[in-house]
Amino acid sequence: MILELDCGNSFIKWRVLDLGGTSASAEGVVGSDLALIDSLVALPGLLLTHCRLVSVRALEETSKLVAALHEAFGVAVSCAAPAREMAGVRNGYEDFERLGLDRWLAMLGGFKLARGACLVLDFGTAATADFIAADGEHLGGFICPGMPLMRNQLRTHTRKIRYDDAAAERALERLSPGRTTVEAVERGCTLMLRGFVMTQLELARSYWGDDFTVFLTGGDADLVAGAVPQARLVPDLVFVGLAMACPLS
Ligand SMILES: Nc1ncnc2c1ncn2[C@@H]1O[C@H](COP(=O)(O)OP(=O)(O)O)[C@@H](O)[C@H]1O
Ligand SMILES: CC(C)(COP(=O)(O)O)[C@@H](O)C(=O)NCCC(=O)O
Ligand SMILES: [K+]
Repeated sequence: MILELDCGNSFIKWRVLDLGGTSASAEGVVGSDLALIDSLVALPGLLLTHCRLVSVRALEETSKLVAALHEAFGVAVSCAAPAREMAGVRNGYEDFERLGLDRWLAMLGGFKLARGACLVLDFGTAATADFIAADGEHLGGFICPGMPLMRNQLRTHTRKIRYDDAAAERALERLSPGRTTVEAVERGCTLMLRGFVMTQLELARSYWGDDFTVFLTGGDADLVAGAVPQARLVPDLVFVGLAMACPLS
């Protein structure tokens, strides 16, 4: 069985694949290394033969997780590394090693699935956009605060914006102007994300007309999906790229 991990700034997304690498037998989202190990230990009949991982965390933090996985399951961990070029995609950063690895893998996955120009939008802690032309050239991208950062900035830098998660979830059932603080903030930030999406679409159209594929991924992709019916919602896009960057040896 293969363990796949996507270590973002807020959460670790994990899944276990059978050796063929086709179907996920288990998956989850956890907030810490410890919670990850606990979730895995609780799986009946888990026999890991391989593990691959992508991380945007500090090297030291990632090394700690790799060591913990080795200790708990005796498995060697293959970590995605930056590359100037892979699978027909050319990294467009001046310093290719500085491009976030989650962005890079989502780009590889998107270009593989689209077989043409694509716009990859990822909604996690940060919201990111990346433009890949039909010839595989990465034109670059944009990084903005995502939903968790926007809402937390409002909560921490104002005196009177306070509400709980349950209220936040209820507030997003509609996007009409808010009549409570929680509605006003949650809907306002959602509309900011949608505005971000619209701007990226406009730019992509200016480059490629209608001849491109839009991918939505990341934990908050659902918040914008309704505004881009033509987009492909691919929650596991980073994992598609991870399998390309870390093939089983
Ligand atoms: N099962 C889940 N657990 C935690 N967060 C989730 C879950 N499903 C969706 N989310 C949303 O995903 C967002 C985090 O997205 P994610 O792509 O995991 O970020 P990152 O990669 O930066 O850690 C949170 O704002 C949260 O609203
Ligand atoms: C832009 C990001 C913070 C997004 O991280 P995420 O929201 O997925 O946790 C991450 O890809 C990153 O740290 N990138 C390095 C900076 C860059 O891509 O330019
Ligand atoms: K991410």
